[in-house]
Amino acid sequence: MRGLVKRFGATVAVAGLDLDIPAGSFYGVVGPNGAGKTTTLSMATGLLVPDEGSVLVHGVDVWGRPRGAAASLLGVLPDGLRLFDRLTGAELISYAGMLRGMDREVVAERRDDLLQALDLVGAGSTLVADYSAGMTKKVALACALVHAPRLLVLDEPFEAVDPVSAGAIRGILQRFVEAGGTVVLSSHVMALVERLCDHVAVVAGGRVLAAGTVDEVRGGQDLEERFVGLLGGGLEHAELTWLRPSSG
Ligand SMILES: Nc1ncnc2c1ncn2[C@@H]1O[C@H](COP(=O)(O)OP(=O)(O)OP(=O)(O)O)[C@@H](O)[C@H]1O
Repeated sequence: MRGLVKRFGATVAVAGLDLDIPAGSFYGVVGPNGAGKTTTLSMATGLLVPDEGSVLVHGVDVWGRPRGAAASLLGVLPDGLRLFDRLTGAELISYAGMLRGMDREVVAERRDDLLQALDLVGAGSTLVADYSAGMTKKVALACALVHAPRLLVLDEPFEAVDPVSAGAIRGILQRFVEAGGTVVLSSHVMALVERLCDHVAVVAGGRVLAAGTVDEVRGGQDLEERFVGLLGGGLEHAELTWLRPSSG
């Protein structure tokens, strides 16, 4: 990513962001609320037009012509996803595969594998509208995986997901990276990023504050200490004096 900028009215969500993500890395993107992570990942994956800047995925310009040339390389789990929720989970995964131009039988095979791997077999024939938050996240992840992309970009993939399913997803992603794939994920859970990722970028105010291997960025501290050191301060002193049941 080079020089990415996105403004929403007077708000500068992303303020000239540069980031190199090595192919084959497991890359974590962390940052406080409103840092610009979702906006950046949306621009990086062709979902949101940048005001300025460029993005290359394996050498393919995401915003160049023809539009969509990078799409087959990418599997995306967007934040705040809007899915076609009048489809069942199984139908939605099939639909995602068919959209990618995949063969019907291959789609059916992978759909069944994904439902199994993500513990959604029992929910395969339930409408996505009736899914819980975690089930919705998992079916959206299945849609991002079905065409076997080279790069996965996942916005908070573990949010709302139960520990057993989270373990299954971690396993899927680790095996994907071992097999040469690249994963970029955003998360607020530093322990998870430390455990899973080999690289991390700390984003704040629409810029990269620190980026590199996890060891480089944490510099001998744990990642959470480093994160709070880079960004913290202020909040711990805020006191809600009225929020004392005994004072009423
Ligand atoms: N569609 C939009 N319209 C207006 N402002 C927006 C829009 N999307 C994002 N913003 C603003 O851009 C800034 C960055 O938001 P973004 O969602 O990228 O942050 P984030 O790092 O993903 O935050 P979080 O960790 O809370 O998910 C925020 O100030 C947000 O209010």
